[in-house]
Amino acid sequence: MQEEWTTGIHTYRSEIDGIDQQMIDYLAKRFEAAKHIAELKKRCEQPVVQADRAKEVERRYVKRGTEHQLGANFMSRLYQLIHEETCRIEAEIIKDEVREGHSRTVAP
Ligand SMILES: C=C(O[C@@H]1C=C(C(=O)O)C=C[C@H]1O)C(=O)O
Repeated sequence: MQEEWTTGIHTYRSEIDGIDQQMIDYLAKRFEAAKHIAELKKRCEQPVVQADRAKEVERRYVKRGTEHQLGANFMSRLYQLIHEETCRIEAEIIKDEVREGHSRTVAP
């Protein structure tokens, strides 16, 4: 029994660790894409938060989650958390705050 536990837990935890790494890498990629969108919004004077688009993406999260038996409430909250952080990152870029070694160009 002890051997079954040791082998089993190691196998599944390794699987979880690998999946977590991939999720974080993908999340970082998503934020990178949003940074490009922020630059575009800045140049084109568009607002950070685009409610219609956010609603559409949230619906997609819930739909995709449902296909994998994941709770709708969980999927909504997951997207809302990601959306909030995405908007925070975008807002920083649009405000042109200190980033990547560049100093602020607009007085606070
Ligand atoms: C990334 C964007 O900016 C915001 C963030 C979104 C997201 O993280 O899914 C969706 C809409 C916007 O509120 C966008 O406009 O596409």
